[in-house]
Amino acid sequence: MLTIGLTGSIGMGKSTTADMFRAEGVPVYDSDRAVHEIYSGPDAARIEALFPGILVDGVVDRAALAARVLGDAQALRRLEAIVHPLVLEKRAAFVEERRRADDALVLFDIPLLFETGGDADVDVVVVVTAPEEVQRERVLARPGMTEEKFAAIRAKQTPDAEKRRRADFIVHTDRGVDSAREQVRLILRELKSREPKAR
Ligand SMILES: CC(C)(COP(=O)(O)OP(=O)(O)OC[C@H]1O[C@@H](n2cnc3c(N)ncnc32)[C@H](O)[C@@H]1O)[C@@H](O)C(=O)NCCC(=O)NCCS
Ligand SMILES: Nc1ncnc2c1ncn2[C@@H]1O[C@H](COP(=O)(O)OP(=O)(O)OP(=O)(O)O)[C@@H](O)[C@H]1O
Repeated sequence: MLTIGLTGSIGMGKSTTADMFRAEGVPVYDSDRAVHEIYSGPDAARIEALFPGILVDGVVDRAALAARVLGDAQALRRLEAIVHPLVLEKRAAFVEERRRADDALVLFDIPLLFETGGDADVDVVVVVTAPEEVQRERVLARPGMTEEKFAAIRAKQTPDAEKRRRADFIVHTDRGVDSAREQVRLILRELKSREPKAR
């Protein structure tokens, strides 16, 4: 089974591009969704133990959590020490399930692929990218986003230029959805032609 790691900095178009792979029939593991499940499931109590008052109706309040961790490197590390192993556990379960289904190709959508060393665990790395002004415009258009929050997140991420350097494939998302879809199809065509060797 060939594993693709899809990554990219905040607002570069990861989720949109992952949906395109999904539409082409590739099973996708979505690590952001895994985090959402963790924050609303039984392990949310562990986040509450670390940040008392963070639960609202049993679910982690993400805006409050962001305010607690984005300016506090130690707090973020403590949070990641709980969240990342749980995300990996969920991913292992997904891989097991897809192996049993005998899938040839799967994709992991992981914002922090390089930051967590996850690139070593995948066969192929796809990086989504767009010019900085496009990224900024997209991110600042989101409700609740501020210049400060954007800057704090960017500071914690591997720079886009480095991600592109380390990529096997790049998807440019500033040329519209049809272009991105075409890039995704070309990548899949190339990978499917390699597939027998990779198994
Ligand atoms: C900080 C939190 C509360 C902000 O939540 P919010 O809903 O506002 O944003 P969201 O989760 O959609 O993240 C937006 C983007 O921020 C970036 N980001 C998120 N967590 C991190 C992190 N630990 N380090 C660097 N960048 C991050 C990613 O590019 C992500 O796509 C949330 O991201 C979080 O709990 N992060 C810690 C868990 C984690 O590391 N998640 C990353 C995927 S495993
Ligand atoms: N190929 C594309 N063409 C035009 N717009 C795009 C394209 N890909 C993404 N976008 C737009 O860019 C914005 C961010 O996309 P998306 O939510 O997929 O990014 P993301 O990388 O998953 O973000 P985050 O890391 O913050 O979760 C969205 O408004 C989306 O519509």
